[in-house]
Amino acid sequence: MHNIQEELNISLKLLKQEWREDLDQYKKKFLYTSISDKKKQGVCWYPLQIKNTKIGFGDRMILEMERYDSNESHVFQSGKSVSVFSNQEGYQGQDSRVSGVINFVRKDSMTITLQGDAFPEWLNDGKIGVDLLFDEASYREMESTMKAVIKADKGRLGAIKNILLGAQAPSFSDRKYALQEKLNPAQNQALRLIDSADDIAIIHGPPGTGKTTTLIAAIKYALQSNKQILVCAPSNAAVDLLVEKLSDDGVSTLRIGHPARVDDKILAQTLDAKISLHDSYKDLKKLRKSAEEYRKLGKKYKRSFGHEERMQRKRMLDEASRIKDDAENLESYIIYDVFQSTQVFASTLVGSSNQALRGMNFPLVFIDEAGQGLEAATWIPILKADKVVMAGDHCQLPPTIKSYEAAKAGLSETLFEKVIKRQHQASKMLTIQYRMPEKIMGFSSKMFYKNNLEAAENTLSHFLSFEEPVLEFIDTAGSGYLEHQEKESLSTLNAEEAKFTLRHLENLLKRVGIAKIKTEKWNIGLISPYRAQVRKFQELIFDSYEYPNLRSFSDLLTVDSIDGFQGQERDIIFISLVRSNEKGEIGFLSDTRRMNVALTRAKRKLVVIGDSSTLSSNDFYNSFLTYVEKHGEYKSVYEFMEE
Ligand SMILES: Nc1ncnc2c1ncn2[C@@H]1O[C@H](COP(=O)(O)OP(=O)(O)OP(=O)(O)O)[C@@H](O)[C@H]1O
Repeated sequence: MHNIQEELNISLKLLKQEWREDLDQYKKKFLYTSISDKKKQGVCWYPLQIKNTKIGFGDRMILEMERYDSNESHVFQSGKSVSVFSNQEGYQGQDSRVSGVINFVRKDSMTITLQGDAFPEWLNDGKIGVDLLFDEASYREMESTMKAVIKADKGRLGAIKNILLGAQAPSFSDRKYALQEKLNPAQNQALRLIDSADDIAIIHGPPGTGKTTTLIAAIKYALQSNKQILVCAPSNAAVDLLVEKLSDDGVSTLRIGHPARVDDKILAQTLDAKISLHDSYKDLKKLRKSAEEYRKLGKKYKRSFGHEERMQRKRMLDEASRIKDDAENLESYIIYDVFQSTQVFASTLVGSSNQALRGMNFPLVFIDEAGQGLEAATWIPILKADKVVMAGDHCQLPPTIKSYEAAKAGLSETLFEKVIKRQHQASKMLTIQYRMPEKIMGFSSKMFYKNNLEAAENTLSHFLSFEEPVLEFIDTAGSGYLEHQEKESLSTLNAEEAKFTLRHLENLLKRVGIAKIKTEKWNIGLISPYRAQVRKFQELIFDSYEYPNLRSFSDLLTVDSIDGFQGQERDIIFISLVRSNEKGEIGFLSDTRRMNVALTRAKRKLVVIGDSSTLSSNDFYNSFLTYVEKHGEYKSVYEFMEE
């Protein structure tokens, strides 16, 4: 048997290597770099115009701003940590910086939630800028978690560690299980396995086989005998999806995490929102206001004052501090009350270390999309668990890793993969999928799942109309749509391909009928592996008026990179592959697990657009093109030149 302590020590070493690499890459972009160079790299906006300041949920300070010079593209993304600074004379120190998190960013405008409890006074003096911050907190949390796991030898964590890493067998107890009507036999077996497991259970399976569906059913089932459960996933998008599904099913769910990183649809499930909707919130506001008034009255007495004024000042400030204590007590009570009525706490893996959950332990922790989580991050919620349930697919998105060497040395192997390999009896595989028509499913099934995937009967009705083929590849070879690299982000884009893709999508919508699509609420996903291309799409649709039909679909249309789509599905999916060069370089399109995610999101129609002469240098894409020729519609862009 291998030594698990040694293995964990190596994992910690690789994590530190990754941390160093990530920090080095950040420093190269930031330290000793002038504002103008940072602007060129797309990591700084300066100067800015403050368009609006307002107070949001949970009394958080929201800042809306716009940049003046908009020619350069940028790499800001929602959810990233940033720092707002003043470049006024005498203001350049750390005191003139405030951190925040991006809620929302477009080509020239950005909305940020600031930290702290008052807008800085220098905000309206001009010369304001914003730049990206390095997220060190996640690494620190992962490091301390790995150390805790290494140290654990007794207690629950000691046992779970030995079981997950294969040094000890998991145990199962026979329990009476009530068959779930809505689940198929394999899904029921998975649920039964979860129910009978004392330590660990795993659901794994290809796209659309109902891992998330089964997980939601298992969570509801487990809530019959457990008061509170923790549910996690590696990405904010995946957590939001779970929260949405659980809330729709009437489960009282609390979304832990910064509201700026949470999808608008589920803002009401955040702690900030639940506090402000609580019956006692009005009283809390009154107390805070009154404390502030007393504080201001006390502060009115300046420097030279006599005994009586001093006493008066003291009384005011004492009163302010007493009321502030009352407010804090009331807030603690409200939080306690919200926690008491919560059945499911939901957060990202790293987010489960949030202060709000400190000291809490859960009989059950569920982790969805576990194949995407770094091992160190996956241990974070497990530290709080008596029993762990993971769902995922090791043929879909792997964890994002910056250090090639660390990845190669083993950092890319997830805890999910380790448990599947080492504890066969703890996992159940699902193979019937309900999302894709057979023609869309077939390629993924062949390349990744040894043709074991089956399309359920419901997929026979998954199409837009009899005339519309469900699978299409449009070849841009010879069209002159060439890629280029965005100099700021080094991401690749293909502007002509982007325009063609949008025209083609608009024409499809018109063909099928815009009214019909809206009535049916068929949703659309526009995906590109490259962030620069995603930004290009957003710019063309939302900042120009060239595609009015697409703009009118903003409720039904999502534009994102592949990572943003993991775990999700759409009726119509368009994928723009971007790469088109003479050398046949396909860069990270060669990450076939990532491409597997993109190719398996569509319910009714999948359109892939790319340059066959560049792609065919790679076996995977060669097979894909051959597959489409046989099972779908293979077209050249020339056929649409008039569109
Ligand atoms: N037993 C079932 N009967 C009918 N529909 C089902 C069943 N199980 C799952 N589905 C449907 O199949 C689709 C895919 O399910 P789900 O998202 O849970 O799959 P998944 O395995 O988590 O997918 P991915 O790997 O892409 O994350 C959903 O539309 C879901 O409602």
